[in-house]
Amino acid sequence: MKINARSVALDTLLKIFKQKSYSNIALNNALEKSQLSPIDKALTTQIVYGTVQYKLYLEYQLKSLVQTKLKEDYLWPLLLMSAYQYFFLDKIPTASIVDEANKLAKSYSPKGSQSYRLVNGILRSLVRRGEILPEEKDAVKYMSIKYSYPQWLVKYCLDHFGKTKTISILQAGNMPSVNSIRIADMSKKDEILHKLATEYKISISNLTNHNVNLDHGSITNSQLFKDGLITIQDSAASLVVDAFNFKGDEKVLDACSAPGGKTAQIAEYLTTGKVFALDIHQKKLNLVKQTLTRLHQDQKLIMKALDARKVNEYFFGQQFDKILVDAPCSGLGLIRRKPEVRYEKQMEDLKHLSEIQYNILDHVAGLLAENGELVYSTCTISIEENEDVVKRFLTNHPDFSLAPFEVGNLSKCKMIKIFPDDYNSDGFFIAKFVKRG
Ligand SMILES: C[S@@+](CC[C@H](N)C(=O)[O-])C[C@H]1O[C@@H](n2cnc3c(N)ncnc32)[C@H](O)[C@@H]1O
Repeated sequence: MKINARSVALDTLLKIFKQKSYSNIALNNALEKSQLSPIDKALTTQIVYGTVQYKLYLEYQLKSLVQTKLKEDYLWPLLLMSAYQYFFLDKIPTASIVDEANKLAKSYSPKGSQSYRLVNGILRSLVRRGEILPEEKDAVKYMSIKYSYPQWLVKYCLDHFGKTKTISILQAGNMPSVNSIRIADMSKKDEILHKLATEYKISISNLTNHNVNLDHGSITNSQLFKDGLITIQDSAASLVVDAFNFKGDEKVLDACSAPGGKTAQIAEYLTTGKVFALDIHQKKLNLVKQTLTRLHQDQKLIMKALDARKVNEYFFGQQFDKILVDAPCSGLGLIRRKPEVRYEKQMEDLKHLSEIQYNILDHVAGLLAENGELVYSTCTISIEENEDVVKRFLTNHPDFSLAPFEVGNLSKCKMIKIFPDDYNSDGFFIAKFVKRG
C-alpha cells in the first residue's frame, strides 16, 4: 500500500499504544522519515494527537460495538483513529473515513484475513448509532469521557479548582499545542521577527515580549535556529529564569538542567558569571551542551551528572549566588504537548514527586549564599507539587522567605501559577525564595 497520512498515523499510534513511545517523539520521527506533503503531515499530526487526546472518549464510543476479540494489533488503533476522524474532523466525509479504514485493514492484515469486514461493520454501526455519553448527573464520569481524562484527574481538578475552571483546563489540554520560540538575542528582535514573518504567521506571546508563537513547526531547519538567535521554549517556561535579578557575575547552580532550555537562558544573563548545570542522567547533559553551544553560551557552562540530593557532598564548602530548581514533576501542565501524560500519571505520583521535589530543595538550600536567590519551578498544576512543597520548605527553613517578583506581562507576586487555559501556554508554577543575610 502507498504510504499516506493515515498509514503514517496508524504506524505512529501503534508505537504510542503498543511500544509506549512518547507521541511527540514518535510523530516527529515518523514525519521526518516520511515523504508526505505539508498538508498530509498536518493531517497525520491532527489524527495522531487527536486520537491520543480523545482515547477514553473514543474507547467509550467503540467498546459496545466490538463484540469479538480483536486478533491483530493494528485493529484497535485503526478503529480509534477512524472514530476520531468521524467525530472530530468535520471536513472529511464519512464515506471516505470508512473507505480509508478498509484499505488500511486490507493492507495491514495477513493474507486471507477478513478483518477489513469487521472494521467496516464496526464503523458503519458507529455511524448509525452516533455519540453516546454517560449521564451528566455523574459529573466526574461524564467529564472523564467527554474530555477524555482519567476520573481521578477530573475529580482532582473539580475538588481544587471548581467546575468552570476544570472544564476550561480539560478543554485546553485537548487543543493543539503552540509552536513557541524564544528570541535568544533580543538586540536583534526586529530583524528576527522580520525573518520569521517571511515563513510563518507570527504573534507575540501575551505572556512575555521575548516569545513568539508560530503557526506551524519545523523551526529547527531554519537558519535563525541554527545560528542560535532563537530557541524552542514555551512562553510560560521562559518566565522562570526571568524571576532572578541578575548582575552578570554570579555563580549559578541549575540543579535539574536537562535539556538545558533554562540553563541557556541563565547563561544569556551572565557576563563573567558561570552556570553549573546538574542532571541525574549523564546522557541528558549532552543535550544541555548542545543547546548552549548552539546558542553560543557554552563558555559559561560547567556540567556534572549528579543527583541534586547529593550536592552537599560534591560542592562541600562552596556557595552559589543563585540556584534554580526546575524540578522533575508530573507534567500536568504539558498535557497538550504530551497528551498521553494524563493516562500515565496517578494520584500517588503527585505525593511521591513532591517528596523528591522537597528533598532537592532541602539539599540545595545549604549551598545558597546569604541574600542569594532560589527559584523553584514545575510544569504542573497540582497543589502537592507546588504550594505544598513551598509551604513545607518555608516551615523547615526559617532563614528563607518568599520574595515578590515580576516577570513578563504579569503583575508582581510571590508565587505564580499559570494554568494551561490562562495564556495559551504550558501550565507552570514559579516561586522565588531569598536567604536572609
Ligand atoms: C523539568 S526537567 C528540567 C528542564 C530544564 N530545566 C529545561 O529548562 O530544559 C527535570 C530534569 O530533572 C532531572 N532530574 C530528575 N531527578 C533529578 C535529581 N534527583 N537530581 C538532578 N536532576 C534530576 C531530569 O532528568 C530532568 O532532566
